[in-house]
Amino acid sequence: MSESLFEQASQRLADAIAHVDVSADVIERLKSPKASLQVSIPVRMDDGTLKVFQGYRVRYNDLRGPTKGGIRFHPNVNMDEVTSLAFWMTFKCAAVNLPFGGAKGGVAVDPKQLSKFELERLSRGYINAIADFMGADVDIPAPDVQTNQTIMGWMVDEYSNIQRRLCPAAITGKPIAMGGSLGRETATGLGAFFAIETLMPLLGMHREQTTVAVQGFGNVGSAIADLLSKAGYRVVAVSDSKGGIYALQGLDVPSIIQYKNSTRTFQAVYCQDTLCNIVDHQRITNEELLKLDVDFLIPAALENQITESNAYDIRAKYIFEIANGPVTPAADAILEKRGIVVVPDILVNAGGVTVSYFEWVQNRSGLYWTLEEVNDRLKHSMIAETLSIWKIADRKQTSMRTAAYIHALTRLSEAIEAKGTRAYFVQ
Ligand SMILES: NC(=O)C1=CN([C@@H]2O[C@H](COP(=O)(O)OP(=O)(O)OC[C@H]3O[C@@H](n4cnc5c(N)ncnc54)[C@H](O)[C@@H]3O)[C@@H](O)[C@H]2O)C=CC1
Ligand SMILES: O=C(O)CCC(=O)C(=O)O
Repeated sequence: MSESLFEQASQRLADAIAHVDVSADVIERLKSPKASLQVSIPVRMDDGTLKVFQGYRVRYNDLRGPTKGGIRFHPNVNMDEVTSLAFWMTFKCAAVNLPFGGAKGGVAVDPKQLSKFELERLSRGYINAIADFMGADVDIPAPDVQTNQTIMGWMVDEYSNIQRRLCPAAITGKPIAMGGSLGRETATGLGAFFAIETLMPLLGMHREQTTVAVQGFGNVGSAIADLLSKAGYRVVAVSDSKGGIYALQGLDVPSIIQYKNSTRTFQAVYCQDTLCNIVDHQRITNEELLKLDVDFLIPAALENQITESNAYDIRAKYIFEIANGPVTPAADAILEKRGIVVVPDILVNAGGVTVSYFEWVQNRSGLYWTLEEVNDRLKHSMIAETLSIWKIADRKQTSMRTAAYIHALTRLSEAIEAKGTRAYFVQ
């Protein structure tokens, strides 16, 4: 029987344990989620019928602070996936030193099949169902795959209605007009850009000579492709769920973004997949994109894209994981043997949750920052944590992934030990 996604995720912890002096109690504490909730969400459809959707929220661990993590709308969402994503959030928040634990949520739905009003009713219904499980000091949702500012706006409004007071700090990634932070929408891409730029001199790479392929052209994939191409990297391929495009001389990324935006039929809510309609470049499949001979491969779509079945075909020199969990542990082992360096998700994509933290701080203090302040703080944090993880990998002679887990585990262990034995009985 094949391993579940959560079994694969847990393997990362097992790999790191060998390198850190943590007590058996700490390991035991991190093996399973604190709480998992599955809810049925009844939604009145536009044609008058009633449909019930399955929703999930997992609070994995809150020993470093309230739990934090996005909400995903996708047909394949299930408890195993949400638990894995919540596990990764726990280690991500610790890896970049945010005072948060990890959580994740989702609804099994194809949002592109819903009208805008149906989507709003589903979003509000989800919050209604999990309202007792969340809150600014408890669990703070945010956007993830196929959710965005507009949806977070509906959700925070619903939560505030239930509480009968404004609760902006209960959800991040909101519209600016509702207390959202400047810079949150581009933060995941920008954080990844800072991590890459920090590593460039250490890897002996130069922007103009670096070719890049990006899988996934949503919020984060389009942002990183844009940032890298504007900085002089040669972005030669991008793709979305319908397929990709390739041009050896480099793609005109801003034009692709403009094209994609102008052809979205439902612009304010989510992107439609449109890359396949661009005809000026060679069309490739997603499988072909992953196997391109490039310097940097950036998976920015979904988990389990690079597995033992295609790891031998990967020709990129470095993989920067912006998606959560795009490389399986079995693929990791093959890539490592082949000398391909993987820079892990819990570092590379931490920019989003970092600016979510800034949004939560701004909501709680009532003092709002300029875009420059947000981006400067993000840059400072991404550079510092990237260098720390690089140094751990060098000192302990481990992969960057194991180093990131060692870094996070050390902080989690300190929090668990600091709480004393009560943590084992009352959490
Ligand atoms: N939105 C955020 O702030 C953060 C997102 N992430 C992760 O980044 C990844 C992407 O998230 P978003 O950009 O927010 O989602 P999104 O919904 O905006 O975009 C997802 C993109 O992936 C494409 N896609 C889906 N399946 C694909 C496939 N098999 N091959 C190629 N492309 C495919 C879609 O067409 C779309 O372009 C996810 O793994 C998410 O968990 C991580 C940290 C924060
Ligand atoms: O912004 C956040 O709180 C969470 C972002 C997220 O879901 C992720 O980093 O995977």
